[in-house]
Amino acid sequence: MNIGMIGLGRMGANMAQRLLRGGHQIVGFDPQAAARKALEDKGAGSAPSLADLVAALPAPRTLWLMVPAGAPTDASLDTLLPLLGEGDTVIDGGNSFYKDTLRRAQRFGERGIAYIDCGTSGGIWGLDEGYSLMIGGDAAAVERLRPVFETLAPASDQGWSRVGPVGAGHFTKMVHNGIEYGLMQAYAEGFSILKHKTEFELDLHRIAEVWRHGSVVRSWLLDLTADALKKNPEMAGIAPYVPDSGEGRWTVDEAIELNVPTPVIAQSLIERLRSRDKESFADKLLSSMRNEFGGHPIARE
Ligand SMILES: O=C(O)[C@H](O)[C@@H](O)[C@H](O)[C@H](O)COP(=O)(O)O
Repeated sequence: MNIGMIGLGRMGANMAQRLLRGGHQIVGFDPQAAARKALEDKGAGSAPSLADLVAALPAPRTLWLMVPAGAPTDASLDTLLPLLGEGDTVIDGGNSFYKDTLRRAQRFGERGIAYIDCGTSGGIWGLDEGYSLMIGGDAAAVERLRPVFETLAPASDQGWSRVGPVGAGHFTKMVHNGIEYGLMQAYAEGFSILKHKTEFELDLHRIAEVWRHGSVVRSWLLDLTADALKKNPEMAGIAPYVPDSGEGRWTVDEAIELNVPTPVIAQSLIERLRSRDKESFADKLLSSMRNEFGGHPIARE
């Protein structure tokens, strides 16, 4: 199929490349000339603007966005909307909030443009291993894109599905990432306990390898944890600061809205926030309160 790929960062460039390998025709757009050139070197076409990209595609056009969630996605869509027409399809493969997706789908739907949300997991490994695709949107529009999804998904062809109407893809990806937060936190805490049992001189990488083979807690995240422990057993040079891109907090917000108790996911999000608070005012105040009511000593800086 002919696909216009918008956003040629780590994800978009690799997905374009996987589609090329699968025999699709790709034209890419990215504001960075170097990113466009890198894709051209792989055998794709490129366009210096969204208008040129749209003009380069045969109608009905298929445009795949891999742009950071939020304002950058809205900016791309605002530019695209007047350039597209009835029968065209837009797929947002980024980590957009599903309520933004519902709003955007409405706008595009009013112009007869199919809007599909595709939660995309797999990170930098997806190029060779394939991506897990959680797709929302009109069933016929999704079916038309079957060859694209089959190419992007792992060879097993089990890694993609239309999970529901528009919005359902990003909603599913949001929950996937909430689970990711909880799993990551559990591994990190477990290895931290092992690390603190200094008298046993435990080799954390070795233990990760043992767990990877046959244990109940084996997983791809554990495979990656083992790699990280092998490369840098002491986590030297790494600041204890964990960013987040929004999916975890949206999961928790949604759980609250639905009255679903999610203590593990919620706490793993809070731990990320805590990792950034090196000068915790709350902890200083706690220590002061203990001193006020009990005369307990305060540890001074
Ligand atoms: O499934 C995936 O491939 C990942 O989840 C991917 O989407 C990305 O690495 C996270 O969005 C990072 O999320 P945080 O920045 O919130 O940790």
